[in-house]
Amino acid sequence: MSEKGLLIVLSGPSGVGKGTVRQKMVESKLFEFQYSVSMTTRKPRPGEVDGEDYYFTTKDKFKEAIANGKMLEHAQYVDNFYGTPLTPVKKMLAEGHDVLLEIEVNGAMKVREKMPDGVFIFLTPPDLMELKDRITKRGTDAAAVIEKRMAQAKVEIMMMENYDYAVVNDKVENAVNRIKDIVSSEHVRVPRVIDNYRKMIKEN
Ligand SMILES: Nc1ncnc2c1ncn2[C@@H]1O[C@H](COP(=O)(O)OP(=O)(O)OP(=O)(O)O)[C@@H](O)[C@H]1O
Ligand SMILES: Nc1nc2c(ncn2[C@@H]2O[C@H](COP(=O)(O)O)[C@@H](O)[C@H]2O)c(=O)[nH]1
Repeated sequence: MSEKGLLIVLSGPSGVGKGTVRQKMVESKLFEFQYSVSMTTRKPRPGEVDGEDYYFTTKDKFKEAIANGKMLEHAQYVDNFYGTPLTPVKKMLAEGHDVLLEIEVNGAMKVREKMPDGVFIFLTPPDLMELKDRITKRGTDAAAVIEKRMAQAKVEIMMMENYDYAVVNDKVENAVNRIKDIVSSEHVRVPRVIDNYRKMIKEN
């Protein structure tokens, strides 16, 4: 085991099932990771808890956090701003925890520039009809917002080529198992494992 945790970035179009898959990853007990809670200017959906699902904030406070260098990345998505607070991610990784970011593609590419050692996974729907069906049946967004999210989904899907892995979310359990295989393989990649031996050799 490396002392420094693995950064796992999970992206994919709105409604593909990122949150559902993450929840199942936790329940499965196949993983040990900490979740990076994002900041957003979006209004909370029913049932969403401040500090757990997101840090809900105003546009002014969001801009202030950017100006003060407090964000690892940030992006505008449809009509709102979203971003990853830097300090908790740095701390969790330094403590050796794997950290999961669930973020859209533009933010993910900014993270890739800063933290190229992370593993970048793109969750795909079985097809676009199914994506629209999922986002509609979720019942959280007005028809106009769904249209905007679907338009953005097409742009995002074409950005999949910048990711390390594509995982199809046909059945949630299948997607979780695929992600488990990816994360396990990343843990035994030579650049991660060799660091432990470097340390051991230096100390002896
Ligand atoms: N494999 C699946 N099969 C069928 N329905 C699914 C599957 N995965 C997720 N869903 C459903 O699709 C809807 C959207 O899922 P979820 O909210 O997890 O998506 P998301 O990618 O996190 O969306 P957003 O980015 O907008 O937050 C939910 O109603 C969820 O129950
Ligand atoms: N670049 C970032 N994107 C983020 C972050 N947190 C969430 N997201 C993504 O935004 C869209 C919309 O989310 P929703 O909760 O309004 O449906 C979705 O793709 C999220 O993954 C973030 O910190 N940075």
